Amino acid sequence: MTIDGVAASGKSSVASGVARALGIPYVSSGLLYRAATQLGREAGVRLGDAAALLTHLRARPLRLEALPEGNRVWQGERDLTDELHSSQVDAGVSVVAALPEVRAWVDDQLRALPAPFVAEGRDMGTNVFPQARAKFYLTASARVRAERRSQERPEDVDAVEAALIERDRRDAGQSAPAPDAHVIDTGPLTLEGVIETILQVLPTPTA
Ligand SMILES: Nc1ncnc2c1ncn2[C@@H]1O[C@H](COP(=O)(O)OP(=O)(O)O)[C@@H](O)[C@H]1O
Ligand SMILES: Nc1ccn([C@@H]2O[C@H](COP(=O)(O)OP(=O)(O)O)[C@@H](O)[C@H]2O)c(=O)n1
Repeated sequence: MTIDGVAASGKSSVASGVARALGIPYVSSGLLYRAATQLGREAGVRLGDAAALLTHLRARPLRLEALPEGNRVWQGERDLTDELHSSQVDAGVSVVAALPEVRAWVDDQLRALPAPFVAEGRDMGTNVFPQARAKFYLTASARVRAERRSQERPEDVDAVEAALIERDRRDAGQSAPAPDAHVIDTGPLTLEGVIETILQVLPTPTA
């Protein structure tokens, strides 16, 4: 199954909760886009230069570890995860994610994972796993999302809101809900409420 949605709509927290309830892993596609961005920044590669970025990424492959409490990204023995949620990565990631070559690099890694799992991101239900048996799309107002995300960033809520709106705009090309996705406004719900809503909608395996 797939959970897509706009920035900071609750995708990874909800995917983690749903996956745990189902006893399967979840995978966070955004972490791979974030890792590509961070490694490109570190190497001094211009973020719009797909050829240079891909050469760099292919030289030392990444591993996405689908831990139930939170996915992690490794490059060899180095755990990159904690560096990936900075405002600097937030600001650069949409440029990297707009590159078709990078999207193919992410999609290949996701499609190689052993099913079943919950996949979360922007285009899981539309492009990567269009055959998924259940699809969800999370939304919430920019203000609500900024209030949540500002707990996780040093910037104030207005700056976080402006950055989220800008990132949504840049990501719009790959962020439309699948026609068969259940759209959930997480604004009025608790995290547990969103997870419960999804579990109630899920088809039983025999349905
Ligand atoms: N009702 C809710 N639904 C989803 N997330 C919520 C909710 N209330 C608070 N949150 C919090 O919002 C924050 C952003 O969620 P996260 O899972 O990181 O979103 P995303 O993966 O879409 O960026 C997390 O701290 C999460 O716990
Ligand atoms: N399936 C996906 C997932 C993420 N992304 C890109 O990766 C960025 C980070 O995704 P994320 O899911 O970690 O971001 P948040 O919604 O958690 O803030 C997004 O802003 C998109 O640019 C994408 O293009 N397609």
